[in-house]
Amino acid sequence: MRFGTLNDIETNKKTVLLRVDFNSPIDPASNIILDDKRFREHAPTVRNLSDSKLIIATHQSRPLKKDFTTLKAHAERLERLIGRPVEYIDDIFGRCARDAVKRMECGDVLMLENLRFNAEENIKMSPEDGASTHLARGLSSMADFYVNDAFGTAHRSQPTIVGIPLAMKSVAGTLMEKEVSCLSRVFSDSPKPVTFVLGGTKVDDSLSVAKNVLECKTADKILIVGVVANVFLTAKGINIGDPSYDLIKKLGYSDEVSKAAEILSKFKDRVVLPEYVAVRNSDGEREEVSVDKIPKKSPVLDLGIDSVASFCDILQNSGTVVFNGPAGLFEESMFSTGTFELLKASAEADFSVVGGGHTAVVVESLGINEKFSHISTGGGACIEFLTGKMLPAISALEKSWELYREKCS
Ligand SMILES: Nc1ncnc2c1ncn2[C@@H]1O[C@H](COP(=O)(O)OP(=O)(O)OP(=O)(O)O)[C@@H](O)[C@H]1O
Ligand SMILES: O=C(O)[C@H](O)COP(=O)(O)O
Repeated sequence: MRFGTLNDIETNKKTVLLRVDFNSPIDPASNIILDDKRFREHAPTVRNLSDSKLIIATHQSRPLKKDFTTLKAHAERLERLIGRPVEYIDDIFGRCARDAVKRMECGDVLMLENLRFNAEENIKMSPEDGASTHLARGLSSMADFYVNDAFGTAHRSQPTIVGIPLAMKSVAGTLMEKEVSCLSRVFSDSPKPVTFVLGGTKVDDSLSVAKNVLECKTADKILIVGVVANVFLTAKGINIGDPSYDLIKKLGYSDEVSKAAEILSKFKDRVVLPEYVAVRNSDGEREEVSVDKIPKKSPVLDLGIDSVASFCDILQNSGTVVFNGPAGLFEESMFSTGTFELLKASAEADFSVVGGGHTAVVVESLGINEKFSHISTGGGACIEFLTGKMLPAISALEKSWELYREKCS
């Protein structure tokens, strides 16, 4: 890695500004945090900084969304998790925040207000512009070191992600380091053969990942499931039925069919499509059909049992599995078989990685999270990483390391 980590800075008695991504599902009516996975994942970094005066900054949601809210509940949740007081302040870098920082002693933890309450944090900008924002200048003046642990936001070019690292000594936190090293391993020394499972509804992202990992020979095979499979089946000339085709149109993915066709023509032997699917029939029941017999009026909602078996066989013979996006409408138990069985088989691989929020939730609900080598906290960030793009947060940390390396110890 070409950026600094916590091992490279001496934080004892120093003031550290830590950027995390505590953006979590919240019940807008009660403000209760529904899933604290990201809190649990950032906890090691917080613990590693217990000898410092620790200022924590995060965002929650975006302006105009129902779960765009203050961070009192986030401070309370973190406090419970780390077993130490976390003071919440409803300010970001104004006088109240600065006074609170001045009062801090070693071991204190302060949580600032939702960063996206500040307009500048909602604008995509260059690192140079980011560094010159009031937000980046105000925040960087409050601390000795900046630690970016927010892998979930690593794909956003926003002031706290790309600007602050230009303005001050910055390193990656424990979670950022773990995400980058685990996801990078997929591209380099992962056990062979490497199989990707691409499913869910984000067809455009899945096609970009597929193209990248097939072209650069990262993936030996790609198993296509979920709505992504319906697009590939259409590209192959198979009639997937009106409801499934309507869903593709509704999601805005009609143009992706030709891109899927191109991938199929180039990499036919390495892209595996379902031969059997499960549909909801006119009685509302699950019905197994082969893909050349999909009824005109029945939606395709899961992988068929015979294809589940053949896909599991490939997964059981894989050294590495990267799983992104469910195989069907798993929220309905009738259509959860494909997702559940494929995940269970993937968990047995020597090196297994899960990306995508929905998929991570299923893994936890099945109680097999410990069996996976890595479950990414990133949705968009994980996908962009797998498409081979350099994430803005990482390039900013690298730049910061170049600029401030000498001054870090
Ligand atoms: N054949 C299908 N028809 C309709 N919906 C499907 C089908 N297959 C999967 N889904 C739906 O896809 C959704 C998840 O897809 P998505 O691409 O968002 O997954 P993810 O990447 O794990 O999650 P996130 O977007 O939270 O990161 C689920 O709600 C699931 O029901
Ligand atoms: O959950 C995420 O993907 C990150 O917190 C980034 O949030 P955003 O998509 O609102 O920028």
